[in-house]
Amino acid sequence: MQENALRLENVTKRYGTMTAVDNLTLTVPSGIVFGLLGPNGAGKTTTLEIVEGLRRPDVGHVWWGDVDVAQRPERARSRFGVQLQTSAFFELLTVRETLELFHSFYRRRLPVPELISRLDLEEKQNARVDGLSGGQRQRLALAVALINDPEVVFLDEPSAGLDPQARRKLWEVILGLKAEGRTVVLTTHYMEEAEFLVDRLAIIDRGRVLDEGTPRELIQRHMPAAVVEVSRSVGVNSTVDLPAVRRMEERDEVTMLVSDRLEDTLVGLVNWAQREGRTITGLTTRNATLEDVFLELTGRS
Ligand SMILES: Nc1ncnc2c1ncn2[C@@H]1O[C@H](COP(=O)(O)OP(=O)(O)OP(=O)(O)O)[C@@H](O)[C@H]1O
Repeated sequence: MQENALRLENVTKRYGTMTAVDNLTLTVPSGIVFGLLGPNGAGKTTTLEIVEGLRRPDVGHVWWGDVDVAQRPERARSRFGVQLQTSAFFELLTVRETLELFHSFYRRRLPVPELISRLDLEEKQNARVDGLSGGQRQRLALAVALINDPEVVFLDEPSAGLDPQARRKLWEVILGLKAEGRTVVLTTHYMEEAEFLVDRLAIIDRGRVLDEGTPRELIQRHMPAAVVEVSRSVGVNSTVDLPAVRRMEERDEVTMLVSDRLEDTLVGLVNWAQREGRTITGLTTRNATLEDVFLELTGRS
């Protein structure tokens, strides 16, 4: 595969007075899995559609190698694979008929039987689309996205609504695409998915990039140390002054302490509990995750 990075240069998109994408600059190197993460309404889908060449930016450019995507959308799109909403299919066609239909649109293309077997759709190839489960529909949508043997594959929340097993399967397919040298750009709400799948990611909110890098870089940059969790019933709250705690948060039954120095926070916690005559229950410590970074940057879960 060619070395064709995707580059967004100062891309802005407005809907009326609302700025959905705000002067966004970003590079996606080729051959990696890249994640766009952000809360609802952050501008992920709009950004993806601009990169795909389906929407024109008001300002700025998207380059795919030396191709300006907005100027030559047909050139880019012939080598891009876009996962459609599963609602875009003809309900009365079978899986195989659907793939044959999309197959007929392209000159460069992968054989339908190969796609059926790769996406584990053999048993369903003669079933009508209207009888497929959510997971099977997602796999069909991915098969359609791959039909033109794309160099870049775009997936908008590919695992939304899938059960954990179906999600795992999908992750394997996505990693297989990368192993073949394809670039995968996806949006997701699942931090766990991002942590497992992506090589690099951008966290966006209100159309702007809050930060960008590998998951490890983001965790190190924003979460230098550890997270201590105790049961909420212990009664630790923001009036308790514990050493090295940069942020405290209550989630369900748990109080979460983001700590810059684990030992200091733990010693402080134990001392406080002894002084106050409290019993510490549900104590765990863990490394910070991408989800913690997301919360730190966007302030939203
Ligand atoms: N066609 C449109 N017309 C007007 N406003 C739009 C349109 N599409 C999106 N928006 C607005 O632009 C903003 C960004 O939307 P977008 O769908 O890109 O976000 P998102 O990050 O994909 O959100 P979600 O995670 O909820 O899918 C939102 O405030 C949305 O309401």
